Amino acid sequence: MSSEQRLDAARPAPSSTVAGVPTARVAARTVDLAKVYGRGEAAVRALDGVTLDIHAGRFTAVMGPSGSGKSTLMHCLAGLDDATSGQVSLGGTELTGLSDRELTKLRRDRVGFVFQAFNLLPQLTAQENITLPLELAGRQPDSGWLAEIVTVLGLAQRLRHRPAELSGGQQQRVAVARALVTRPDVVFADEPTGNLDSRSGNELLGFLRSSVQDYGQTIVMVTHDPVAASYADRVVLLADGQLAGEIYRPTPDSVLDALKRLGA
Ligand SMILES: Nc1ncnc2c1ncn2[C@@H]1O[C@H](COP(=O)(O)OP(=O)(O)OP(=O)(O)O)[C@@H](O)[C@H]1O
Repeated sequence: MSSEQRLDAARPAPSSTVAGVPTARVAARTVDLAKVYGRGEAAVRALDGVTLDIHAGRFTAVMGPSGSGKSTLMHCLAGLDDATSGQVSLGGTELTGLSDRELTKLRRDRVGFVFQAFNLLPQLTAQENITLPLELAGRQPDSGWLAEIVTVLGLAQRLRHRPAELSGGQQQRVAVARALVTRPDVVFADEPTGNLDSRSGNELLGFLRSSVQDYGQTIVMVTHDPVAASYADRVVLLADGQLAGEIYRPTPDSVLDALKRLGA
């Protein structure tokens, strides 16, 4: 079987179980994941035996003290970084062992990214930035879907503008539209509100939340902000590269308390 067939054949996601009762489908999974940077005395164990299910159609926030491994976990889940040991799967496809070419294709076709720094191409218009992932994949935009996300994100009147002609909040909404346009298995967001004022930040979190509620999008977001985390369905806590707890239906207060207990 070719590697591309392997990617497709593995698509149906497994289910998670609690005491044998099936719960949400699994969009991504790590099993005993470890990531060590460097060697010998300089080695840093950034992740140390993380076993975690990311539920499909849910909004998961990853939190923990600085250096606890949040970004490393996200990078391993998204196929941006490889595991030192253990397993990582996305939509049922085992990532460990895929070639760079296969990983690039998987990221392009099945993952969306939103970064703190927006990462838009300055010479392209908003519309061109949004459709770039489709262009790179040689896919035609689904015009109905494109129109819907552009409208929901309030970008319809801004499509011909270049990033420098947009506010920070508008630029980040373009980045969210770009992440959603391919209908990815998972959108990974790394501190997506880090460069926004609180009003634009809350607006953006509201859009992320509705993409989960209205379209069944799966989102994994790394954040330091308890208010941002309270938009999620579940907060996963990390400390020293290990799972340190989780909170379902988080509130800013419950998240803050948990972080205080971790010494964050
Ligand atoms: N490329 C790298 N080379 C060496 N060490 C690294 C590298 N990337 C991360 N680390 C180390 O791995 C550990 C986890 O880093 P990571 O960035 O995942 O933490 P984080 O929880 O996202 O931190 P922050 O909240 O400060 O962004 C830290 O000790 C960090 O210094």
